[in-house]
Amino acid sequence: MFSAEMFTGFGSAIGGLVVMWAMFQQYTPPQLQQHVERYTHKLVNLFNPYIRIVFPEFAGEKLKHSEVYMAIQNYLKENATARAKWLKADAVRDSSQSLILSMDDHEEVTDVFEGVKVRWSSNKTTPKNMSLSFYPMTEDRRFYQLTFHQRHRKLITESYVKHILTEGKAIAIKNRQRKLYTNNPSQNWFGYKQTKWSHVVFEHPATFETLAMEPNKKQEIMNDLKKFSEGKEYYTKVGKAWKRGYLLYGPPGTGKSTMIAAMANFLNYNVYDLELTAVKDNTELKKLLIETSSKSIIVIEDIDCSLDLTGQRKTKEKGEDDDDDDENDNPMKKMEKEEKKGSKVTLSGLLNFIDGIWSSCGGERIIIFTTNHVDKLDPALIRRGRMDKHIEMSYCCFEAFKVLARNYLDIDHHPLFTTISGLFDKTKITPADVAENLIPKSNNEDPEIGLRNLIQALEAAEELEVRNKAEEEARAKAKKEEQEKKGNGEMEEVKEIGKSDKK
Ligand SMILES: Nc1ncnc2c1ncn2[C@@H]1O[C@H](COP(=O)(O)OP(=O)(O)OP(=O)(O)O)[C@@H](O)[C@H]1O
Repeated sequence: MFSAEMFTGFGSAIGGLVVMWAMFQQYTPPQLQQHVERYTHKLVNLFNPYIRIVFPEFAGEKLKHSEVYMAIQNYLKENATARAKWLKADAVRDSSQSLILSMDDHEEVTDVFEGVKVRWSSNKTTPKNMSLSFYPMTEDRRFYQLTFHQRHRKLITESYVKHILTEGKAIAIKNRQRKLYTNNPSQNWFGYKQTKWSHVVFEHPATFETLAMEPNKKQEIMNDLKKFSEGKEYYTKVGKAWKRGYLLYGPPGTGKSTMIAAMANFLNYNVYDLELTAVKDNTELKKLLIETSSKSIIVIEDIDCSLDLTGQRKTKEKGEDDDDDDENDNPMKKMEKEEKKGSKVTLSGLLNFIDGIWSSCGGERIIIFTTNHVDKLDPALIRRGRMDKHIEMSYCCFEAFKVLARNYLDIDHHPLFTTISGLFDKTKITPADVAENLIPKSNNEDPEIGLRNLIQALEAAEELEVRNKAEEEARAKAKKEEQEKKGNGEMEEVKEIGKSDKK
């Protein structure tokens, strides 16, 4: 059907056109080139029933990453990548090493919305004069192009594009790789020391489901967090910065750190673990906090040990003397104090930051303080409004134990539960200790072994408590007797003095 002459003729026609195009570009003035291109475009469009919309990667005067482009990218990754043939492997999403695949350049996919078919293509252009390009990070200018028939103009421009943006943003939140930031001191080239955030992927497995706590209390905290995270309009209406402070207090091993991880997983927030002793002064504190992103939890653990925040309101004689005594006995305390001296963060600096620095940052943030000694904290630091919710993390109760039994032993009921419930009423044990006893020592271990270990531990704790109480009572009784004896002696002395006065 097609003869060799035909192919030859076609080839030379194409070749001729290419040569003409090259000559046109080289010898025609740029203004004329633009005119010709514009009219050719118009001519083609006259017969083309398809509409194209271009979404560039960078937008605005500052050439920032376009949010719209990012949303489209997320949407296409999730919805259309399966149909694309040329894929690009971007990065790993988490430590499970799964690749994120997206459409490669010049690849095209179709999508269907309310029965209407549209075409997406991923394209790039390279600026002609690279030396004059101010484009950040990348040399190429990428863009997505959406093509659809003109009879669907209204549906696509009004509903479909909106749908893509909403979906794309939701996907970004869902797939957000959360991070755990810590502030570390570093030295720059000029020997100037400063603290900077560095991060690792946050992968703590704790959730509210696995957190051992009284169910009502747990539910109350979850409701509070949900209300906060959905409260943008409320905070705007009342004119408050969108932040909430939580104070977690209780003995070691009651789950304060576990609770923070569960909160972060529940809200899908990043965590900033702020080590106050590594912060040089209030200015550096302010800088670090401004650098935190929205949707984050800022944690200061063991706030009572972090800085001498409480000491500032102590009376000088008492506060200083006490510390000095401690120091002589305890070298660790001495080191701690030396460390604190290196930081000039003050109570007022910290209060300022809790109160309002974020107003200018926008976005929601939660701040959490933890302490084992709530009574040691300055009331100004933890008053409501700053620390909005005080949560006591206390010893394990029977309801909390049931959660741990489910976590570690995969059981909801057992005949030994009754004995354990009775022992919880009589003694105190932390969830950490309960967990330690329940953890199976080998695969397929009979759950009863863990339960019996726990019963032993509870009985030992009860015995210790009874012994301690008896010793305490004996000490109090001895002290009282001594005081009474002393009091009687003084009375005798007064009588003797009275007698000699009369003589
Ligand atoms: N309420 C809890 N629910 C589930 N596990 C818990 C709970 N409390 C403690 N644990 C277990 O005990 C370990 C220690 O708990 P965690 O570090 O959260 O306690 P903490 O109160 O922060 O202690 P510290 O005051 O010493 O920092 C955790 O790894 C967890 O396995």
